[in-house]
Amino acid sequence: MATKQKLLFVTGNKNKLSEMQDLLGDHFQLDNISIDLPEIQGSSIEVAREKCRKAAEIAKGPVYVEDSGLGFGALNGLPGPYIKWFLDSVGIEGLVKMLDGYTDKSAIASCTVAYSAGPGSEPIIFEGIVKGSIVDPLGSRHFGWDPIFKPDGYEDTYASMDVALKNTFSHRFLAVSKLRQYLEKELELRKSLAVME
Ligand SMILES: O=c1[nH]c(=O)c2ncn([C@@H]3O[C@H](COP(=O)(O)OP(=O)(O)OP(=O)(O)O)[C@@H](O)[C@H]3O)c2[nH]1
Ligand SMILES: [Mg+2]
Repeated sequence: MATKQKLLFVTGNKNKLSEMQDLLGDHFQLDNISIDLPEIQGSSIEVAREKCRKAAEIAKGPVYVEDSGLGFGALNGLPGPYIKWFLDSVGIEGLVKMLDGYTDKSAIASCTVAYSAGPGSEPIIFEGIVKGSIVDPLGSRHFGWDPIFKPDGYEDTYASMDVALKNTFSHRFLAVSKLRQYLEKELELRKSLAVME
């Protein structure tokens, strides 16, 4: 059996790591460095890009990171990449309350993956977005804002559906599928160049 290509994911979040393992484990040998990388203030792309540059320097080799966000339509996309600080401060009930007084409960879950071939190599960005709405908490509370995000077209929240179902269409699935396609093409290219040499 062919050995799987190695892929290093730098994250301090064990739930992300577990989903990544389910999403990429069949295709790559996923390794992890568990660090809470510093996060700049900016768009999701800017945050992910800077995390990735830092991660590549630390790992001294190819690496990928991701930054997740949850943006509310009524708040012009905020908290977005700052959702972690809101979640830590007011909890999921507080996030639901933030939308009291607004009829617009729409929300967008985003995953911005950044991959770098190594230190000094400009990160490449892959994005996944799922539209949905904010609802009262439903389902298991083990992962962030999953209990209050109901993706459009489903009666369940991310937390009340099976994680196997979440992983077939989630913001993370969409971003990671693009990363996978990119890496597989790159591998094919390297193989064909090796044959020409
Ligand atoms: O219910 C959820 N379903 C998800 O699918 C999901 N993905 C991320 N999150 C949470 O949203 C914040 C993102 O912040 P974040 O991207 O900076 O992550 P992090 O700091 O925990 O890890 P990392 O930066 O080391 O990778 C953190 O609070 C995460 O726990 C999620 N919550
Ligand atoms: Mg973080």
